[in-house]
Amino acid sequence: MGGDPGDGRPVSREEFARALAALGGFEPAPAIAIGVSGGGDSVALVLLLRHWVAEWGGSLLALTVDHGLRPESADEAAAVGQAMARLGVSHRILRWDGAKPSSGIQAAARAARHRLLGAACAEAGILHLALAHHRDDQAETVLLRLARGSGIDGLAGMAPVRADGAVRVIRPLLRFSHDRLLATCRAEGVDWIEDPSNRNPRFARARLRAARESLGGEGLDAGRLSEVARRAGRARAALEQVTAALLAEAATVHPEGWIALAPAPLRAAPPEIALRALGAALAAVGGPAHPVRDEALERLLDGLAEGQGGTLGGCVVRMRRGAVMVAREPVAVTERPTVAPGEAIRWDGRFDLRVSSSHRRPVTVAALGADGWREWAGRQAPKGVPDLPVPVRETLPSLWTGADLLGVPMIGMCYGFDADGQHPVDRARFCPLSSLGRPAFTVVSDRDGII
Ligand SMILES: Nc1ncnc2c1ncn2[C@@H]1O[C@H](COP(=O)(O)OP(=O)(O)OP(=O)(O)O)[C@@H](O)[C@H]1O
Repeated sequence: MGGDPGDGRPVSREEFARALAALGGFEPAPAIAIGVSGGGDSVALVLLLRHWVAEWGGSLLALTVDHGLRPESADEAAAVGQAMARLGVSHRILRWDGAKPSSGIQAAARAARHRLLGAACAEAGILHLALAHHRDDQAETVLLRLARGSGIDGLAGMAPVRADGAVRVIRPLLRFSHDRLLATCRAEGVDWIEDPSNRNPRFARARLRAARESLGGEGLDAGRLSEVARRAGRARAALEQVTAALLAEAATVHPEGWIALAPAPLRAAPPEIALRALGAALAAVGGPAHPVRDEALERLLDGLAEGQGGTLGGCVVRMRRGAVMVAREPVAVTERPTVAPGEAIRWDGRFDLRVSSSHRRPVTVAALGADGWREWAGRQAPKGVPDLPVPVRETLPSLWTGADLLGVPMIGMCYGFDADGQHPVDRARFCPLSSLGRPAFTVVSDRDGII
């Protein structure tokens, strides 16, 4: 089933309808955006979705990202627009502006593309974004992951459905070969553009493609490789289900955002499940953006068994009050430890504060602006969350959590506002203190505005 028995034949409307139905999750007459590079795969996806929408209802918006990496890219994007117009499909060009990195350009372009496509969907109120990855892409993904020593999750390859914020990214073509997609275009007499970067051996995928093509033969058959992905995907779903059951039993989500895991069920679980539970808890508290390598999680679990904590991907994990506590790591990200009296920080509304133990770099009460401190301390109960604009209020619990995890008592937090007292969202200053009146933490922002 991972293979594509109809090699060489165009993909039929029925086959495509089945593939789409297998993804589930469509409302009646859905609006669907399509990432269209203008290559044969994405043009075939447009053709197939166009028929599907004609039969089942809905609307399409083709989106082309102009990465601006080659002089001819703007013309190519415009040509895609003309092709879409001929097909009667709405089209938008999204430009990747701004500085381009000198290395890792493929990865940066991909990240920018996903960001732009997601933003365009959100702007248009579209929930489904269809991409034209196909069976051979999946096979290459599996090979790439094999070469990197991935486990089950990596070998499951690209997910047919993935949530990206409010947008559902769908890949309905994963079971069809590139050849069949080109045949689909040919059958309808529609041209496509060949992307030169697909053949550029500088890039990992292109290198693998070349390797796969040159080796050929049994072992690297694309159908079998995508079958690996399908089997691994099934295994992963089972493991995730068992992990969810363990978390339901063992995890308590604290209102302040950290998670406590009961150690007994964690210890009793098979290591694979315990690792996944810990990884899920880290992700849930806003931890690593990328999947953590197993070895790092293993080290952390081993350390916990011996009563030691550790940090991973911006999070702290340690034994506390008989439970494994998982929380965002309180770390300093600035070299400026002090707050000048009356100094204010700039704040863009998405305030991301971190804290650090900073006894070595003391901040004096005087430097904090004693008035602000006294005013606040007089009004707030210790450990209360001050009545602040929402983004700030969301931030404060992580300060308390940080204090708690580091075992440093905090009794107060000093902050101030502009003279008009209107709680303007772009100016505020903070400073938590220890119970001895000495600063327990330096509060810093990892944005421009630094306390
Ligand atoms: N410039 C683009 N504009 C819009 N959509 C694009 C563009 N490039 C690619 N896509 C979409 O992404 C799909 C996959 O393309 P491609 O394989 O080149 O990218 P990728 O898988 O995201 O990156 P890589 O293959 O390097 O991991 C295309 O079939 C298409 O649906």
